[in-house]
Amino acid sequence: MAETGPGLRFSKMHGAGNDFVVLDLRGNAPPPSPALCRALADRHTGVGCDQILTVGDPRAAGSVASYGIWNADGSPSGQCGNGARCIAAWLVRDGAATTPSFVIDSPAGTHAVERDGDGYRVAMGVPEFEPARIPLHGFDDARDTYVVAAAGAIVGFGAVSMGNPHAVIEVDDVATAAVEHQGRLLQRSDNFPESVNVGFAQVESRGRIRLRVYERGVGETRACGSGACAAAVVLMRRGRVDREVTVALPGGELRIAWPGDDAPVTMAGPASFVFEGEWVA
Ligand SMILES: N[C@@H](CCC[C@H](N)C(=O)O)C(=O)O
Repeated sequence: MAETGPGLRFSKMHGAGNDFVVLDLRGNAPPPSPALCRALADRHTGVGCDQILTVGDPRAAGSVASYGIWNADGSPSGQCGNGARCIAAWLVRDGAATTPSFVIDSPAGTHAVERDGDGYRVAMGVPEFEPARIPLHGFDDARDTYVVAAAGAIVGFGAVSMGNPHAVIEVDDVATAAVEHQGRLLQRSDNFPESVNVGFAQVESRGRIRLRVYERGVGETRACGSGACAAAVVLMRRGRVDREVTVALPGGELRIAWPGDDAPVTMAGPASFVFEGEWVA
């Protein structure tokens, strides 16, 4: 794949408003450089997206394809829930996935996916609450709520890894939450050596959460699939919501289920194609 000049074809997609540039790198094409990711993601001079997703050859036995995830700032991530659904839709359209359910390889591991109405359901893996696995410094044992001082402010949050790090702050009203301010505070905190995606969750009922997410490497996005899983499991562990919930994000709704503590979380939601293009910059 050439990084400049004609020939870099892409698909623009989104899942609940979390938008992606998808590149086909099968056949051992090299990954995009951080500079190319930033150029593609730029909303004024590029295509514009929250993440770049790359489709690669399968790694695990039985999987249809692997995929990589890069944030708009060029940093890599291990997990992207909305991206997993878009990759599934892309592979079905491509013809690489031909069965109603199939397996794809993310950097965090394999995910079983299946058709769910107009969208897809993805097995997102078993959440990890041990601080060392997130990673969250300053705590030895998993807690429902952590309290830290960040830039002089006291912040209480839940924390979990869904293959990428998440902090979840429960708020009374997501509309008035200090998403950018508190998101940045936690992302810069020494407690999160790999930074963190910060979710602001409002419990509307036992079956419905409102959520805004300040994503690592991007800023606030219209939806974050792994963030929806993180908010749901943190609130489920606290007994605040049922084991199956709707998570309403600014860009759309996702259904999250977590049947038991050792079970994988499943996430269901839409995946949409926007347009096809060729990068010539
Ligand atoms: N939007 C994604 C998460 C993308 C990666 C994240 N910003 C990170 O750095 O971990 C999702 O839908 O999960």
